[in-house]
Amino acid sequence: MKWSELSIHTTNEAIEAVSNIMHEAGASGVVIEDSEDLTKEREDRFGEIYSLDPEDFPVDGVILKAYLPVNSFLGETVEAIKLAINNLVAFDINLGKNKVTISEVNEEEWATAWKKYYHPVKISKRFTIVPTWETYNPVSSDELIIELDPGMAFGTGTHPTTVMSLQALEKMVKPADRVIDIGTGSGVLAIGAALLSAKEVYALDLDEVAVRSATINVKLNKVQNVVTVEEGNLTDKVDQPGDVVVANILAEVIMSFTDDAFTIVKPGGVYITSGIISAKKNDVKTALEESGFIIEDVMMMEDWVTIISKKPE
Ligand SMILES: C[S@@+](CC[C@H](N)C(=O)[O-])C[C@H]1O[C@@H](n2cnc3c(N)ncnc32)[C@H](O)[C@@H]1O
Repeated sequence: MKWSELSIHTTNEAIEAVSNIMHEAGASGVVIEDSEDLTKEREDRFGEIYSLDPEDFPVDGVILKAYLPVNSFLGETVEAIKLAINNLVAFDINLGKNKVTISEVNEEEWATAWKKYYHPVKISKRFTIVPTWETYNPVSSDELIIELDPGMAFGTGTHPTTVMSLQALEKMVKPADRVIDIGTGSGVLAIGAALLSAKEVYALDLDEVAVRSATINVKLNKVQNVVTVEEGNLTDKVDQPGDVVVANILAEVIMSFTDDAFTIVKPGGVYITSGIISAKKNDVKTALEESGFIIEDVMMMEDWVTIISKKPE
C-alpha cells in the first residue's frame, strides 16, 4: 500500500488541536517533531538516557507528521484538514508558519519512521508498554508488560484513549472473563486483557493492516492461545456475548452501534468505550443510556474521554 506523509509546520500551542484534526481525518500514527525537545533536559526513563538526532527536528516550532493511505479521497481529505486547521484561528490558536507539505512514502519507511520516538512507558498501575526493539527489565513483580510493534496500525499504546482503555480493563477484567475488543488496531487492548487473565479474548478490526499487526503482536506476547484476531465488525462477526467489551474508536462510530454493543455484552457485563473527544461526551453517554447501559464511570485525559458502562443483570 502507498502512503502519503502530511507534514504540518505549526506551533506547540496548536499540537493537540492539529493532531485531533489529523486523527479525525483518518490519519495514522501522528509524529511530533518539536524543536524544544532538543533543548529540553532529557528525562531518564527507566535508567536509560536516550539521544536525539538534531536532523530530525525543526529549527523552530513543531512539525506534525501524519500518514494517510493514498486513495481516491486523498485530495479531499488533505483539503478538509487544511480548512479545519485554518479554522483554528477563530479559537485564537497561533498556527505559526502553518506550512503544509505532502509527500509519498512506502509502507516500509512508514513503519519505521517513528520508531525513534517510542520508548518503554508505564501507563497504569500494572501495565508497561515496551516497543519490540527495546530491552526492558520489569521493576515490580506484578508488572504486566505488553510488547508492541505497532507497524502500520494505530496503537503505540501511549495515546490517551488507549491508556485509559487499559486502565479501565485493569479495573474491570476478572480472571475467566470473555473479552471482546472492537477495533483492535495493534492488538494492545486484547493483549492487555489476556495478561489480566481473561479466559478468551476476541479481537476484531475492519482494517486488514490492523489485523495483520495485531496477529503479530499477539504472538509476540505469547497470548495466541487466548486471543483470536479476525477482520470484520461486531454486527457481522460477534455471535457470543462477552463479560467485558471494549471499543476504542471515534465517538461517531461508537454512537452508531450502541444497540448492537448492548446485545453482545452479557447481563451484568461491562462496556468500555474510548476514543471520545470531550465535546462529544454527553452525546455518547446519552446514546449508551438510550440503548440500556448504565454509566458507571467517566475517565478523562487531556481532551479525551473513556466511559465505563454496565448492562443491567
Ligand atoms: C483508535 S484505533 C484503536 C486501536 C487500539 N484498540 C488501541 O486502543 O490503541 C481504532 C481502530 O478501530 C478500527 N475500526 C474502526 N471502525 C470499526 C468498526 N466499525 N469495527 C471494527 N473496527 C473498526 C480501525 O481500523 C482502528 O484500527
